Amino acid sequence: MEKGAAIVTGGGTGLGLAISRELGRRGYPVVIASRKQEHLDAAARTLTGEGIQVLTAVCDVRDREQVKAAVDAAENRFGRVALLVNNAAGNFVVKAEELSPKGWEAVRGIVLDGTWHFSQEVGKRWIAQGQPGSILNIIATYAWTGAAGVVHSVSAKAGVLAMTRSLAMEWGKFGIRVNALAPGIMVTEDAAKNLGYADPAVQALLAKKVPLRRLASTEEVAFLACDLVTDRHPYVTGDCWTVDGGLWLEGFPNLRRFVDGELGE
Ligand SMILES: CCC/C=C/C(=O)SCCNC(=O)CCNC(=O)[C@H](O)C(C)(C)COP(=O)([O-])OP(=O)([O-])OC[C@H]1O[C@@H](n2cnc3c(N)ncnc32)[C@H](O)[C@@H]1OP(=O)([O-])[O-]
Ligand SMILES: NC(=O)C1=CN([C@@H]2O[C@H](COP(=O)(O)OP(=O)(O)OC[C@H]3O[C@@H](n4cnc5c(N)ncnc54)[C@H](OP(=O)(O)O)[C@@H]3O)[C@@H](O)[C@H]2O)C=CC1
Repeated sequence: MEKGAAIVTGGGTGLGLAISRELGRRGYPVVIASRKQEHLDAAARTLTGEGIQVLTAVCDVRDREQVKAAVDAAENRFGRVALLVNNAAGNFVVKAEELSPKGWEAVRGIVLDGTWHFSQEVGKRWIAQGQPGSILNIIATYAWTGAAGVVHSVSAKAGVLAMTRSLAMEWGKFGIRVNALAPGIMVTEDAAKNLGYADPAVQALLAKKVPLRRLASTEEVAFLACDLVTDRHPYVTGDCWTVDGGLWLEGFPNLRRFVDGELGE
């Protein structure tokens, strides 16, 4: 029987693209949803070339109507949505005392509101259809440790972790699993640029802070993400798995120091 589709927000770049590829390899048609047509088109070309069924949906996760339209398009094309990966994010390093209201709003809107919009949209459909489903929310270990320099993202990711546990409790009886995954530091284009570690020398310093002495690859994070969101672990819900080489045990690096050029040995 044909598998239902997997929606991956931010599926055109970085970790989202790696997750889309791995889900495609595991037989799921994928729906990649984000703001920029050029990100989606480039990713769709690559994935299609690898034999993966792809639908693109231009969608700002902050906009409920665009989210609804993306889920409609997924159902129209593939019949049913089986999986949702809330991976889209926005982030930049900023001194908390200098963060503007719109800067706070942008990051909270993408991370917390966006995750909620997609989760509620697919969740209510699964419940009405009497279908099981699985949601995976990509967070970061600073959701529970805190971190300097990214108070907007930390706060939003912590909200997503609380949302994950709450929805798992509320929707478990409908056969809907909801989990989170906290990756370590990955060198993806926008993250490295916005968070101040595009320079390989800074990456090398960061890697020294990781117990496993290297940064994470999107592929290894994607593999675990797909294990968790698909039916490989059907009794896991409301949990957060960490794949960060042990970094959080050492403490999340102070991101303000990157931009201030103070990251020492
Ligand atoms: C390794 C750690 C873990 C990593 C986790 C990740 O999530 S990595 C994921 C990394 N990937 C991504 O982040 C990918 C997507 N990222 C993006 O699209 C943008 O970076 C975005 C998040 C700002 C949202 O864009 P948008 O079009 O919605 O927003 P906009 O351009 O209209 O700005 C809104 C407000 O924010 C302000 N502001 C912006 N930058 C800075 C700054 N550097 N400094 C200070 N402020 C800044 C800007 O000035 C404005 O406020 P104002 O002046 O009106 O009061
Ligand atoms: N990189 C890292 O070290 C870490 C990353 N993470 C998390 O991993 C996930 C992936 O990050 P990563 O791959 O590194 O970064 P990317 O910047 O590559 O991914 C973010 C994605 O979100 C999409 N996006 C941004 N804003 C919106 C919006 N308003 N609506 C819809 N889509 C949007 C972007 O696409 P578009 O521009 O087309 O909208 C992009 O594809 C994020 O949740 C991030 O917080 C967690 C820990 C560490």
